[in-house]
Amino acid sequence: MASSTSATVLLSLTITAPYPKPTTCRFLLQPRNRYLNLSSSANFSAKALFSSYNSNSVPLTKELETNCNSLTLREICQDHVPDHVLGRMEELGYVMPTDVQREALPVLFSGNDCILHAQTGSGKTLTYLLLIYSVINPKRSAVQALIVVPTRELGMQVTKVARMLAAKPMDPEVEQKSYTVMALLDGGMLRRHKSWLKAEPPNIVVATIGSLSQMLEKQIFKLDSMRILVVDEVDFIFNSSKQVSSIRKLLTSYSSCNNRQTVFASASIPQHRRFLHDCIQQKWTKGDVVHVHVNPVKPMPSCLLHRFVICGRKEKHRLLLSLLQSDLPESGIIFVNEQSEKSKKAGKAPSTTLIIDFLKASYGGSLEIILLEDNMNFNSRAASLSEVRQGGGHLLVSTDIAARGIDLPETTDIYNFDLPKTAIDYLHRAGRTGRKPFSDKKCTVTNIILSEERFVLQRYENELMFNCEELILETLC
Ligand SMILES: Nc1ncnc2c1ncn2[C@@H]1O[C@H](COP(=O)(O)OP(=O)(O)OP(=O)(O)O)[C@@H](O)[C@H]1O
Repeated sequence: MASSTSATVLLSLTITAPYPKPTTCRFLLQPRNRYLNLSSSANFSAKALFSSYNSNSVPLTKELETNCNSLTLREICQDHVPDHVLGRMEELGYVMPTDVQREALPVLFSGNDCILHAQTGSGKTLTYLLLIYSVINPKRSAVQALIVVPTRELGMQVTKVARMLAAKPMDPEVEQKSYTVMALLDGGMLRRHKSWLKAEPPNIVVATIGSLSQMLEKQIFKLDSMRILVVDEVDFIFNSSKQVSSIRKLLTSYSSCNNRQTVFASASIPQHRRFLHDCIQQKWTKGDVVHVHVNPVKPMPSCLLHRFVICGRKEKHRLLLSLLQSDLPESGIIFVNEQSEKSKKAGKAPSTTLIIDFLKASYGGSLEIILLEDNMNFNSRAASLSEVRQGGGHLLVSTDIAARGIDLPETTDIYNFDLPKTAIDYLHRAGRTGRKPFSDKKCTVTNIILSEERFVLQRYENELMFNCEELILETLC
């Protein structure tokens, strides 16, 4: 199997844990130019191999360096993240790192501020949560990490992942004080949160900026014990007229804290150089902030297939039905633009309601038809999402409220019933599918457009560097 030189190297491998699937690795040794093939169902420590080569002063080839990218998440996080969190992480199925995790975690563990700029569904949430668990101390009753999110829905999701990672070990032998995570979100019970913050502050707070600002103004929440601030979907928050002044205020206050680390995350950071410059200029980050930009030439996941169908305004509902009947999606999201003020004033029903009514009357398939839109109350919105998460297949009819950050990994198809208003909106809507980092499964984004919208879609294609194929109407009707 290996030459004598290679065999020496083989002895330095460490078998650590069961590997998720059998793997074959091929290493090139230079200058002797011999190959070593490892077919193994065990997880070897690529780090050990790496250091063994280094100590032997054997020059590393590009190929070897590439193969050393096969470090597991545990290996990357070892010595930083507590062992029981790593155990939970693996139980939850996070074994190998995604690209953004591999690139960003070493930067984050070294204490740098960071802009996490990577495709939708690439695992940015786990990246910043692992940083948080590497820094905070559960024995200290003080808010040490704050994650700011744009919507209540995303806040609930992030809180859930944070709590799952921090769950107490099952093994009673392992003594571990558990981490506490508070969701301080719009529509929540602020009075209860106030008492909680005063009595025994949680270690981590996940907040929407509105609720957070109230607590900051009343000085119930203080930033002085904080070590890490994460702003998720940062471009959205900066672009929102309701949120921008509060986030700027927060960042300015936080800039005077000692020992701070700041992380901004999003799949889209328009004019990122300008943003980076502003961050340093305004002291929102330290001067050596790192921009981790994964896959900049491909801003959308490559497993997505983009299509469009041209039809008349009155044919859209029937066309949507034909598409659903021919595609047979496992689960889908139908995105609709928000109702215009003009249409509201004219007393017209919103498009979401019209689609729901139409589908309930004519769609005979097995998928659950569910509505999610901004003007529903918080309880109904939560009920819709929990219904979708129960599994069994969904057709979620939604406005852009579901376009940012929401993780429904079973979604196979996106239908843009209305074309999104900007390329960035397109990217985030499309990114609600193709959310299984290690899957090759193709997912589809279908745009139902009027002929005069073709050039707008073409503009999105140029901006986001993707190709949209035309589906011919006759084949569907
Ligand atoms: N290392 C990993 N191994 C397997 N699955 C992972 C890993 N990291 C993350 N995931 C899964 O990938 C999916 C997407 O992760 P996440 O929601 O963090 O994406 P994101 O980068 O924040 O996307 P968006 O920009 O759309 O918010 C989730 O279902 C998550 O559980």
